Amino acid sequence: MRLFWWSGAAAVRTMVPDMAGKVLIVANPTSGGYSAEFLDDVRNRLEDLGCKTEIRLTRRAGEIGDICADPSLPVQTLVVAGGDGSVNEALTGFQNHPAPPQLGIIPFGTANVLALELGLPRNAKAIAELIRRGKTRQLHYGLANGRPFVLMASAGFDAEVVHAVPLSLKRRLGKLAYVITALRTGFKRKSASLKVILDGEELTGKLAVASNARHYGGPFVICPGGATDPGLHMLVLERDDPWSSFCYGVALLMGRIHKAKGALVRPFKTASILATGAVAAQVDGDPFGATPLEIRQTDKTVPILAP
Ligand SMILES: Nc1ncnc2c1ncn2[C@@H]1O[C@H](COP(=O)(O)OP(=O)(O)OP(=O)(O)O)[C@@H](O)[C@H]1O
Repeated sequence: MRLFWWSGAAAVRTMVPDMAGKVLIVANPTSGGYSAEFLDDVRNRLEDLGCKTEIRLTRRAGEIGDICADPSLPVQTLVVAGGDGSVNEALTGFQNHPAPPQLGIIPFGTANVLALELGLPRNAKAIAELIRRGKTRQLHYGLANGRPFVLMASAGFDAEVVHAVPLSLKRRLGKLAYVITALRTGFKRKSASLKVILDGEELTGKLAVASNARHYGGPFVICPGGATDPGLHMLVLERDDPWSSFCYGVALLMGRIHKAKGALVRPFKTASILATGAVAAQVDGDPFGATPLEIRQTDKTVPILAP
């Protein structure tokens, strides 16, 4: 298999000066479900379809962002092979790019909710054809303390679970690791109240999820709209004791979270999530420090390859 090790954004200019119009696959080999054979299969199919394709493996967190932030990145199509956290890194990098290349996704990752949201194919043949076809939609995103999120930014119990889930358990059990960690932490945690200010209106709750996508945590619909539609929605849950969390979980599985008692879903443009102490926060399924969170919609979009 032909693989290229990547060593920083500056190296793009010196190593591959003539990549315009070509496909660069940046792969996170630590993402859940990563398969070198699968990547090679996609690359071979792309080459068969006439696309000059290069694969680069990241060696550290942050590298995808560095590559995508390079304004002279000489590619027309950049494909992230990884999960939602890897795609988030690409968007973070593109923030500083005057004209980002079109973004593709080879869905690895533990959950990959964005792939589900966009209806992306999972087999190598269909992925290669999608990249070759070059049909794009505009991917919208929100900003949490200046950091882009394409799925959600949240504070409260779900973020605590994201912070607490051990990587080894995540790799071994996938999504089940989150359920086990939620059960482990749910009974012993100390609940904290949040003040959520939505376009000037003050609300209180225990968990607040600012969502850019329709789906949350898997194929579970949390709000209308979607990642390729403009606009954000806020879900605020009034309670987070174990029984209430269980009930909200069931409501989520049934696609009825917006109707659950003590739950509110509302569109917004700007929001603050505040707490007296520091409450754990997360962005697109990765830990993101703690409150306060300042969240806002942005008009910027990134062209994303989608069916
Ligand atoms: N070579 C690397 N070594 C360690 N971490 C990396 C490397 N490359 C990328 N990362 C980081 O790994 C994090 C998680 O990766 P990713 O989201 O692709 O997989 P995942 O966590 O299994 O999937 P998901 O987010 O869909 O649950 C990303 O936020 C990224 O910053």
